[in-house]
Amino acid sequence: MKRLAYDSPNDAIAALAAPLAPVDVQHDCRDLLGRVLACSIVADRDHPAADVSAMDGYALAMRRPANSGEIHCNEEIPVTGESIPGSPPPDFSDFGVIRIFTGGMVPAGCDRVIQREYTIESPGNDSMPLGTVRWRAEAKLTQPAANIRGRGENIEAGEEALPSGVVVRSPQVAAIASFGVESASVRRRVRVAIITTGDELGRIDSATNETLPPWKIRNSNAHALRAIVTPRPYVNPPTMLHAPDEPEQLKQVVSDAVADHDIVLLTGGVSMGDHDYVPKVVSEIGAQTVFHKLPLRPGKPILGALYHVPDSATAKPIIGLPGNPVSATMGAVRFALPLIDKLAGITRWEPNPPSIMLDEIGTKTLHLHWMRAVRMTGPGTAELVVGKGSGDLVSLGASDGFIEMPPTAHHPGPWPFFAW
Ligand SMILES: Nc1nc2c(c(=O)[nH]1)N[C@H]1C(S)=C(S)[C@@H](COP(=O)(O)OP(=O)(O)OC[C@H]3O[C@@H](n4cnc5c(N)ncnc54)[C@H](O)[C@@H]3O)O[C@H]1N2
Ligand code: MOO
Repeated sequence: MKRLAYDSPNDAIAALAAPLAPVDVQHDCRDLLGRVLACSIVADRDHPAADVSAMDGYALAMRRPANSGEIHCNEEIPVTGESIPGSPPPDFSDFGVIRIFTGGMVPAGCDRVIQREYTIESPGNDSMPLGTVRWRAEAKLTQPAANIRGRGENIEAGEEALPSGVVVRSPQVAAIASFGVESASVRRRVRVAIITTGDELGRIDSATNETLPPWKIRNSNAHALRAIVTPRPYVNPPTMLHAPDEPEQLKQVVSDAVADHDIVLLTGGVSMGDHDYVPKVVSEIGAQTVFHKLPLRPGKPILGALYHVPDSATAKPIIGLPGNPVSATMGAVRFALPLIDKLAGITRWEPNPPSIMLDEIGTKTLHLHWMRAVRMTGPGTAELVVGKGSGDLVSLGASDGFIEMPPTAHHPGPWPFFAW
C-alpha cells in the first residue's frame, strides 16, 4: 500500500502551519473585543493602586497601646474614622480603629482588617459619633495583613498585563479597561473563502421550500462550514463560493479565492471520481500539495496544500475537505480552525482539546485515526453517537462533538474531544 505523507492529523496540521505567518497588524483599533492583540498591554498604574480592604470591617494596628499585641474581646474600642471606597483614607489614630468598606484604602499604620461579623458594634453618641466595637472570639485568629489587598500585588506599573497574541474576551477587556487603554494594535481579521463543488448541489441560499429532483441535494456543507468559522470573532464573515464540476471554472474560482483570502476551504471533488478535479486544479494554480489522503476516517481523501504568494513570504493554506457532510465538518474543525488561529496571530493556536472518557467502547477497531461523533453524558464522559457513515448528517446533529482515537485503539479513553 502506498505510504501516506503523514501518519497523524497533528503532523499534517503542523506541516501546513509551519510556513504560516500572522496576518497584518491594524494600529489604533478601539473596538478590541474579539480581536487578537498584536502588542502587549502594559499596566499604567499599580493594581491595586493602594492597599485596600478585601472585606467590610475594621482596620487596626495590633501594636496599638490598647491591644498590646493581642485582641482583647471585652474592650470597647472607639471607631475614629471611616474609609469609604472612592475617598482618601482618614488618619489612623493608635487609640481606635477605622471602619472600612470593601475596596476602601487601608490607612497608613494599619496592619490588618477584621471583618464586621467578628465584631459587636455599638452605635455612636455625642462623645464617640462613629460608635465603638468589641471583638468576638473569631477576631483573635486574624493574622497580620489579613483582608488587605496589597498595593501592586496583582501587577506593578510598567509590567505587562496582557501579552500579544491573545484573543480579547471578557477577562482581557477587564484588564484593558482597568489600565486605561483606549486603543491598541491588533491583527486584521482573517479572510476565509469557502468553496463548495459539485453539480449535484442546489444554490447556497436556495429557498427552503425549493423542490429538488432526487439527483440534486441542498448545499448543507456551505452552511455547516460557515457555522464553524463564523463564531470566531477574529475572522471576517467567510466568502461563500460555489464551482461546478468543470475544471476551468473551478480553477478560476479557486485562483480568485486564493488571491483575495488568507485561507481557502473546499468541499467535495477530492477523491477518485472522474469529476473530482480539486487535486489537479490546486496544483495547476501553483499551490504545493503537502498531503493528499491521510490515515483518517472519516475524511481519508482530505487534501492540504500551500499557496506561496510569489515574491513574498506569505503562504496560504488550501484545504480540500471531502464532500461527505461528516468528513467536511469534522475536517474543518480538526484542520481548518487551528490554521485560522495561527493566521489570526494567536500564540496558542495549536489544538489542545480537553479529554473525555467513553461510557462504552463498542467492539470495532480501525487501523486509522478515527474521528467519532459523541454526545456528552456527564462531566468528562460521553457516549458514541451511532451513525450510518460519513453521509449521515442526521446522526451528526445528535452529537456534541467528536473524539479522535489513534489506530487500533480499543479502550474507553481518555480521548481528545473536539466540541462543535
Ligand atoms: N474509489 C474511491 N471512491 C471513494 C473513495 C476512495 O478512496 N476511492 N473515498 C470515499 C471517501 S472516504 C469520501 S469521504 C468521498 C469523498 O469524495 P469527494 O471529496 O470527492 O466528494 P464528492 O464525491 O464530491 O462528494 C461526496 C458526497 O458528499 C456530498 N456532498 C458534496 N458536497 C456537498 C455539499 N456541499 N453539501 C452536502 N453534501 C455534499 C456528495 O453529494 C456526495 O454524496 O469519496 C469516497 N469515494
Ligand atoms: O472519508 Mo469518507 O468521509 O470516510 O467517507
